[in-house]
Amino acid sequence: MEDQSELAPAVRSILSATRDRAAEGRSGEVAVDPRGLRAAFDRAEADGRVPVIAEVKPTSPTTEGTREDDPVALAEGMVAGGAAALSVLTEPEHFGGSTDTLERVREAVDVPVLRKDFVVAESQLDAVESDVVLLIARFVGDDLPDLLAAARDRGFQVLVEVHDRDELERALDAGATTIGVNNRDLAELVVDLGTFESVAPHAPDDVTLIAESGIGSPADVRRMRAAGADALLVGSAIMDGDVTANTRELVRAEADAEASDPAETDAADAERTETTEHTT
Ligand SMILES: O=P(O)(O)OC[C@@H](O)[C@@H](O)c1c[nH]c2ccccc12
Repeated sequence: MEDQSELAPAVRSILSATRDRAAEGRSGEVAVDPRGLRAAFDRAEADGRVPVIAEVKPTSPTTEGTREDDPVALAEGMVAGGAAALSVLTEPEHFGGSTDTLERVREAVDVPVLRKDFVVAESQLDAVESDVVLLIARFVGDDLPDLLAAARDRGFQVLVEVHDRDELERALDAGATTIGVNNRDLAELVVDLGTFESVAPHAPDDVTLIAESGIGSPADVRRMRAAGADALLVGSAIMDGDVTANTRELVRAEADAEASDPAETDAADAERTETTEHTT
């Protein structure tokens, strides 16, 4: 584990709460029969949809207020909007999530569901079944290979989250095949889409690469796809307002751009990229 004093206070608090939860696992190991994530992405592509993992995130340290709607209704709305997969926060104290919510969502939909939490100990893997589980390279440190193996033994697919090139190398050394690059810096909690652009070129082609965080518009979707994203993980921009319409807009970002004049879209995207760089 890295020096935690570098992390934002909210993140440090999440991690200590996580350790208190570490012993809570149910008795016995879960055995998951997972819905394939890669297959779900392929189905979306075949259908002309950008593969989007839509995230049910009632609140977060960087969001104001809490969304009180039924998470199952939100999840169904995201799938109706074309989400290839879902992500469900199970961290209770800072994100308003729960393992019970994840169970209910997974029962209600037929797309793969990612469990979004701060897993740092093997026992936490047994808290609930999901199709994919997240391991954050920065937080699990040297335990990454062991936790990856423990998760796979239980049947989980594993998304390993990285934030820089060094963590990417560690994820690859550990044998990760699905890697997410988080555009949000966990030390400052600021978002920079340039993070994915700088890390992605160093990942081998056979890795499934996911751009995470800070994707808010169809132009952002195209920007991440141009940089090599196989799929995108989007929370806040979908949770803010009509989740079905928001999901649909992002999922259709490429199809809609093709339908209009591609040269015009490129020029507009380039201009927008310049302006967002000043504001984020
Ligand atoms: O709301 P955003 O900016 O679209 O981000 C979604 C997701 O990437 C973000 O919630 C996230 C990425 N990695 C995490 C780890 C834990 C909790 C949350 C996250």
